[in-house]
Amino acid sequence: MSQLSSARYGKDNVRVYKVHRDEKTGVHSVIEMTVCVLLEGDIETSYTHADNGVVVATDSMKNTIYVMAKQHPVTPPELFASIVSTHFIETYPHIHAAHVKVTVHRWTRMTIDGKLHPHSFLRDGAETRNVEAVARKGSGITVRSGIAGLLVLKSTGSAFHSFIRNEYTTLPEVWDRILSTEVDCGWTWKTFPGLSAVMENIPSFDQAWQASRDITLKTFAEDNSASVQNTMYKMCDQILKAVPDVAAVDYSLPNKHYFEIDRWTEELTTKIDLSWHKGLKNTGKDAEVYVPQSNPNGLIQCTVTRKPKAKL
Ligand SMILES: O=c1[nH]c(=O)c2[nH]c(=O)[nH]c2[nH]1
Repeated sequence: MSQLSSARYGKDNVRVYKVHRDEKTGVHSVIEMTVCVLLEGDIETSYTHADNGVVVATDSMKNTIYVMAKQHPVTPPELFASIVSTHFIETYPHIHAAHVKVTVHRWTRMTIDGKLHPHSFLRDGAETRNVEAVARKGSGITVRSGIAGLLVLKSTGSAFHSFIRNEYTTLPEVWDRILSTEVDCGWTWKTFPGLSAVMENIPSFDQAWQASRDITLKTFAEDNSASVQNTMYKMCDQILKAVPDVAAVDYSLPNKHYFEIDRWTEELTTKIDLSWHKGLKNTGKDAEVYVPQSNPNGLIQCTVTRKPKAKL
């Protein structure tokens, strides 16, 4: 016999755009986001006994997102995700938890002739601001805020040496390398008892996003990196210091490799380091032309929390 061990369902990829028009100044502000809602609760019978009587249609969830976006602020995204998730657990007695993910896409105001334009915007990069709020009956609201898709590169100021060398090792040690990654980072807030606690915290959400982004970029740029591991730990540590209400910070960083052209051909017969062309020097200190790699890539992850205070 089988049993349903866990179940959640909902609507993903709900795209929403909202404009605010300032009637006095004529300045428009726009938000574009993609929302995912997943519900948990007493819904087993819909899976096991074809009982749709417990099913909130995913189409209705989509409609709810639009109505909530019309009736409530959509910024900061932490607030909107908390409003939507609280709505679902408060509206349906048999729904115990609502997971709401909000991905905010960039629409940055254009500068035209040195002036901010009132209603024109540009997509300056694939970076997104991400939030997941989970409202659970009797347990409050947990919120993880984050940044994803932020692509960065530094052309020096990064090393990687003194790692384990054995019969599986071919990687040379380097004291100067290119470092590039696509930042995916998050900061998890101490659990909020309910929506009013989220509302009291509204200004902190944008501040924390700005601080985390600034710390990520400044540390990436300025750290004399010994490894991705060490640089990301420094980022986490600073974010925990900068945002007191955050309980944990996590990063997931792919190591986007850029190799010198000094590899052997596949048949291992020739070194293709450009010297074959009129003796061109392009290795070591002469290296200028590199080959960006798409795969495989390193993937370095960590979560950093606060040390419990020592008992006296
Ligand atoms: O920063 C790095 N960390 C690693 O663990 C690793 N492994 C590797 O091959 N290159 C790198 N770089």
